[in-house]
Amino acid sequence: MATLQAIKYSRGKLLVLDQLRLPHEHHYDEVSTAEEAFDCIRSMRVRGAPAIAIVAALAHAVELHNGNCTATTPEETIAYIEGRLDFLKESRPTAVDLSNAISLLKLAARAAKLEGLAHPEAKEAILSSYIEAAENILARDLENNTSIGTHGAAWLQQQYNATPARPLSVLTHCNTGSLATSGHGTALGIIRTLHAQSLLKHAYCTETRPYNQGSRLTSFELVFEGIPSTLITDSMAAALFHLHRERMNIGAVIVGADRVVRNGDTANKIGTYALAVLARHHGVKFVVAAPTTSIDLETESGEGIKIEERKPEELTQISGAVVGDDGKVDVTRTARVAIADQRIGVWNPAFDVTPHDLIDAIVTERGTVVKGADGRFDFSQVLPERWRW
Ligand SMILES: CSC[C@H]1O[C@H](OP(=O)(O)O)[C@H](O)[C@@H]1O
Repeated sequence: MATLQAIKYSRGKLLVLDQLRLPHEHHYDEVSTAEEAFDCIRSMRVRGAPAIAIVAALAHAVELHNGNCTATTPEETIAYIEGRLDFLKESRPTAVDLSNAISLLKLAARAAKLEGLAHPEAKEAILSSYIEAAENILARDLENNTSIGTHGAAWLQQQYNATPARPLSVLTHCNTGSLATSGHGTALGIIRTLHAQSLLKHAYCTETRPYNQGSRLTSFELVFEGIPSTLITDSMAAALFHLHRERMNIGAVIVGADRVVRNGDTANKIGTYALAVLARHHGVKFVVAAPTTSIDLETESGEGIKIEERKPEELTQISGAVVGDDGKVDVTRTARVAIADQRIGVWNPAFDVTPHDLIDAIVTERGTVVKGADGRFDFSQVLPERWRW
C-alpha cells in the first residue's frame, strides 16, 4: 500500500505536500529556496517539528545545488550558508528540531572548511558536506521514527501485558504521523506499530483546536492506514476516559513534542497539558514520543521555552471544502468562513508546556526514558554525545 509522504526529495529537487489542502486535495509545492521554505513553514503548509527541520535543511541544499551561492572563498561560503540558516531558524520558534538541525548543518559546513582551506575546490567541498548532512537528516528521521514505534509499543505492551486478545486503546493529540515527519511518525508511529502487532484496539484522535491538525491530518492518516479510530473534540477527552476507559481498555495518551527540555518538561501542541492532567486523574499513562533531535538540554525547565503565538483568525475563522446541498463534499471548491465575532480579543498560543511530573515516559529512537527514584528524567542514557552541544 502507498504511504503518505509529506516530503519528496531527490538531489536538486524538493517537493512538499501542501497540508493546508488536505484531506481533500493532494498538491505538492516545489520548494527551491530558503525564502520559499520559510513561507512554507510559517504558513503551516508543512508542519510538525521534524518535517519543518527537514524542509528547511533540504531547501537550502537545493539552492546550494542549483548554484545560488555566489561566494568564492571558503569564508564567504560559510558566511552565506550560516546567514541562510539563521534566516530559516526564525520561521517557527518553538520546535527545537529546526535549531538542532541548523547547529548540525553549520558544524558539517565548518568541518569541510577546516579540511579544505588549502584546497583549490574548498567551496565545492563545503557545499557537498552541507548537502550530504541535510540529506542525512532526512534519512535518519525515518529510521528514528521506526525505532520510536518499536520502543513505544514494547513499553506499553509491558505496562499492560497487552496481547492480541487484550489489545489497548490510546488517545493522541495533534498530528505526529507521516505528514509531520519523513515517514511513519512519532506518537502516531507508536500507534501504527501497536496496530501492526495486533496490540491496538482503538485509536482516538482529538480535533486539536484551533488549527485542527487532528481532524484534518491525523484522522486522514488513520483512515488511510485502516486503523480503527474515532475523532473527538478536545473537550471530550475527560468524558471519554470517564465513560469508556475500562470498556475500551484505554491505556495511554500518546503525544509528540516540539521541545523536551532538560528536566523533561515538554512543549507540544496547545491542549497537551490538559490531556496530561486528565490522564493522571484517570490512571491513564501519559507518553511523549520524540526523536532525540527534539531534546533541548540547554533549557533547564519549561519556564525557558518560547511559545509561539499565532494570529487571531485561526480561532475566529475556518476554511475547508464546500459541502453541497446534497451533503457531498465538493473538493474543487474551498471557502473561508467566520465562526466568531471578528471584534473579539483572542489569545492564541500554539503550544503549551506539560510539566515533567505528569509524564510517565519519553520514548526516543534510542529507547524509552522514565523518571528515576528522584522523580527526574535523565537523558544521558539516550543522548551521550549531545551533552557536548
Ligand atoms: C512529530 S510532530 C511534533 C509536533 O509538531 C506539531 O506542531 P505543528 O502542527 O504546530 O507544526 C505538534 O505540536 C506535534 O506534536
